[in-house]
Amino acid sequence: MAVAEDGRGGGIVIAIDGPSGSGKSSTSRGVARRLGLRYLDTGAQYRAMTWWMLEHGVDLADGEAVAAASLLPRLASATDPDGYGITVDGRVLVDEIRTGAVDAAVSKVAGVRAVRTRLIEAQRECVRTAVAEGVGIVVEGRDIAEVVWPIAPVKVYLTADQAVRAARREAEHAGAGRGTEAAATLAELARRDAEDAKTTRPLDAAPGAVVVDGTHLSLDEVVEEIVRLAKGQ
Ligand SMILES: Nc1ncnc2c1ncn2[C@@H]1O[C@H](COP(=O)(O)OP(=O)(O)OP(=O)(O)O)[C@@H](O)[C@H]1O
Ligand SMILES: Nc1ccn([C@H]2C[C@H](O)[C@@H](COP(=O)(O)O)O2)c(=O)n1
Repeated sequence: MAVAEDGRGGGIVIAIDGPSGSGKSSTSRGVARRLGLRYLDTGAQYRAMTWWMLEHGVDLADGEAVAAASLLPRLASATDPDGYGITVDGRVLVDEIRTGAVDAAVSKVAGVRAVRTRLIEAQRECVRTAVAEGVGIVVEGRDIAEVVWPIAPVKVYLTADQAVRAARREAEHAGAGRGTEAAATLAELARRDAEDAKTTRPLDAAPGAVVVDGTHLSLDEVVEEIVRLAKGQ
């Protein structure tokens, strides 16, 4: 299945996976806007779950406690690429899920089987709805093409050199007035990729995925490349 020349989705599912900071969120939103598709940020769900656990004092070293607690928060993901966000127990979270504390803890929470089971089911339900409604959706994360929706007709593994990813992240932080040491940003990125690799395969392309290396491409060029793939060109 490919989207039509006029860009309308017709229920297409585009899976975008890749390592930390490779541009998945910015690219996925861009592709969804261009093609009139919905957008699902699965990383935001793992982050929201982690935020909730930290807020409620769950002992993250205790896998059974994390598994039990993972049933409690009410999570709802917005899928508008211009109004994205996640609601937890009625509270919309934006900056709260992008803190250093959440960055430091999210891989551990995402490594708990019960957490993944719950969130993967929610992700599949979101995709099912978009397909049934004939809209289509771009879903980004670490395991979308391999686990969440292996029948996605368009699978992309988006990567970029680690140093470039770190420099882009650094520029983003500086722009937001919270500059850090470049070396620390690089180390944090490498740490999270290594931690995530214990649960998913962020450093490898899934079978059937097209590798898009954005190291030397602008954001617009990456979006264009994926739109072209979605149109079967
Ligand atoms: N091709 C590109 N050229 C220049 N900057 C880019 C490009 N792609 C993404 N960026 C920038 O890199 C930073 C990281 O991008 P983004 O947040 O989309 O990555 P991500 O893969 O979703 O990250 P994470 O896994 O940590 O959620 C952002 O500041 C974004 O604007
Ligand atoms: N499908 C997914 C998406 C995300 N994760 C984990 C791994 C990341 O460290 C964390 C946050 O994701 P990000 O916002 O950085 O994309 O969530 C996962 O295991 N599976």
